[in-house]
Amino acid sequence: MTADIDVTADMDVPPTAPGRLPLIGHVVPLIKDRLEFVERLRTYGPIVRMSVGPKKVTVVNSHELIHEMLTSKSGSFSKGLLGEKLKLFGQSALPVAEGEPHLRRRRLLQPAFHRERISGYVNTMRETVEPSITGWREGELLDLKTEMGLMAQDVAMSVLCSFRAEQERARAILDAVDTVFTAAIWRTMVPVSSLERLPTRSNRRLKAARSLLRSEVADIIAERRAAPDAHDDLVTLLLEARDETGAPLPDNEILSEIIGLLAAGSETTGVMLAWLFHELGRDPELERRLHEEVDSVVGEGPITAEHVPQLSFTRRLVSETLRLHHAGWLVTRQATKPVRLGQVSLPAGEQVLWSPYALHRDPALYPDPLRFDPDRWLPERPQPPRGAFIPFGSGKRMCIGDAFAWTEGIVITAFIASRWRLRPVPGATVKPIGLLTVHPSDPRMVAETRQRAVARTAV
Ligand code: HEM
Repeated sequence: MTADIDVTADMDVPPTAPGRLPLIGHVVPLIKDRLEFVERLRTYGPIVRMSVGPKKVTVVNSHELIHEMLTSKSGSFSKGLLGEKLKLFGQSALPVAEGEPHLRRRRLLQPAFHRERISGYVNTMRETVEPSITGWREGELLDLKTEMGLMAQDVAMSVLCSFRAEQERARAILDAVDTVFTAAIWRTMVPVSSLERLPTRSNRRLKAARSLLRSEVADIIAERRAAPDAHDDLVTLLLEARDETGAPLPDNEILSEIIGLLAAGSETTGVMLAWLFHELGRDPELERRLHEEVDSVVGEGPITAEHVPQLSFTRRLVSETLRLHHAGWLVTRQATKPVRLGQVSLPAGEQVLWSPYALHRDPALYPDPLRFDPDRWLPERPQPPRGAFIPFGSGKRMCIGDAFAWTEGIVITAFIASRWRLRPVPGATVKPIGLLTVHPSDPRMVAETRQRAVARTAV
């Protein structure tokens, strides 16, 4: 019997989570305190059901069942509600494509994300972020969510598209991506399609954001068509691609693909860096160890690809940030045929979700889960079971940019640490806020040069 037809009539249905209200189901906690809610759902068992209005949604909490859904049983699932709503970025882009078109697109883009290729990107990554990092002023109040989001977006644009937007344009693109993403998340949480068609202020903003993104990226494509041999990057792969009939990709597909990659790679990486520096700002000992490593490995010179594998503490900081502060509180799937997961059977059409944020904070998988402890990733310490740490997902829909994001995270962290300490704003309380990603409620930090910091500590 195959995994996909392993369904019998007497399988259990998932238990329903407490707190369901007539008509609206669990919409209130989902809107008001969604991060606490997804963590609470985890305590009700390996699989539970919740309702969003009349829609039933199955929440998979157990790491084994999440792994099974994403890998051996992935053929029974599509990307689900969030995938549908993310089509706002474009119908055919890799993150939302399904089936054979998804596989073809993944094969086409893969060469730009090969591990060997990534180490060749380190110099461009460093040169791209250098003006931002060296441009900070002593005592400057930085909004890390925006600063880091812009850096991540600039890196994706310059590495993958050989394109540098000037500051104002880059900000407009970042804001537009944010607007589209936010609309997609709201539409996933409150899936009432009639609301999506009303001429409300947010729907008008969404329309404007989508057309800004399309016209900005259309300009990049036009420039590249005008000078086709100038670069060898992801845009080249897209422009040179031919289908089985020898036809090139239509422009709107190339556009969607680039927008999809900017969207998938900027906010996630930016938020990760904002949390990492938030944790360093709270713990001078961790910060001291980072400085010690960066000073001894990189020294005075520029960071290069050879340094990256030697920055093992920096890598552990990135791992621990991806665990404790994962940007994703909601990832969706939909059963495309009847499928069994653990003790329950899901009918075709069932909406399913899992939460990397809740999974990575599970006390059954991580001792003292709310403690930020990069040393839990030391090889001599017991490691979490397989499938318990999946910041980039798993299986055929796993993040194509995982090695890119690891390298970028390490390079930017080390670069900033070689010059700056980012200090918390006195009196600020920082909490996780879950909307399109889980970001810090107050992302502001104060830039202080390392020399000044050393002088102050010595007094
Ligand atoms: C810390 C940074 C990042 C995190 C935490 C992250 C996380 C994820 C996760 C969890 C998925 C799987 C979603 C699912 O299973 O439905 C995903 C998919 C994806 N990510 Fe990332 N990502 C990051 C950075 C990037 C970067 C830098 C890029 C590209 C420049 C990127 C491009 C993509 C794409 C294209 C997909 C869709 C892959 C497919 O469906 O085949 N991501 N990411």
